[in-house]
Amino acid sequence: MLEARVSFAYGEREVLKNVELSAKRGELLAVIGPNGAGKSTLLKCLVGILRPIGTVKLDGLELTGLKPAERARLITYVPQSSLPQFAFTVEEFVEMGAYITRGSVEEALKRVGLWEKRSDRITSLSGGEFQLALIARALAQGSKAILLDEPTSHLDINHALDVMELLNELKREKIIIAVLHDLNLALSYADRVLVLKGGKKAWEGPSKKLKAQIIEEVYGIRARILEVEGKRLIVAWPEG
Ligand SMILES: Nc1ncnc2c1ncn2[C@@H]1O[C@H](COP(=O)(O)OP(=O)(O)OP(=O)(O)O)[C@@H](O)[C@H]1O
Repeated sequence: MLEARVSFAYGEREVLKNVELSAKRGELLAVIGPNGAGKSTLLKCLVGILRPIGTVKLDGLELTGLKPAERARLITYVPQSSLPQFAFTVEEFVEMGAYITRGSVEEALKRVGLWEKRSDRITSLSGGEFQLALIARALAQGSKAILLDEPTSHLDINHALDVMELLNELKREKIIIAVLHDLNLALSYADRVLVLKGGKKAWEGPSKKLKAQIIEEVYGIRARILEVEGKRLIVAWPEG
């Protein structure tokens, strides 16, 4: 279980105001909200890239006092994807994460379906494959929690679904939190949703209970939620 309550300011500018969250194994938590709401900052505070005021506990252990290296063994951050510029092989790229063993690299590459491509240049991967390589690198670290920042943002629907299916499997053994811009993916895959607006928690709860009214208020749009074949889908229009 990851439990946190954090506030954070960049200099004078307060961007997270006492945001509380909890995430447990078996449930995928999606963090959604408009641009600038503080989603990436929240993930960075949880993993320790930024130092928040407050508390971040993983299975009861307070993480805020730990050294970055100790913390990295417990909780891993998958940043927003940007294609790498250096011509490492896929396998070398996954090995570059900290605290990994050869065995864990092989297992991680097999898990995400990139083992056959392990000797290919990382620069030759598609955006979707590169995202999977980033997830493999996080998996190879063997941490308890993986936090992903917009893991589907550059992907077509097919590859986005591949990534979400993978997260759906991984949630059984790890705590998974993902910042998602695609509200339909969030509604389809997340068990719980945390909605941020202006650095504050606007709503949190089971994705099944997220109402169109919350989406309207937070994003300043008109929205309806439809049900199609058991899935909930958001349709949106500009306000006015
Ligand atoms: N390094 C920084 N220095 C100062 N302000 C920053 C910095 N990084 C982010 N901010 C500001 O903090 C606020 C929250 O940014 P953050 O990137 O966490 O939002 P976000 O919800 O992830 O946005 P997006 O959906 O656009 O990625 C924004 O107003 C942003 O301009």
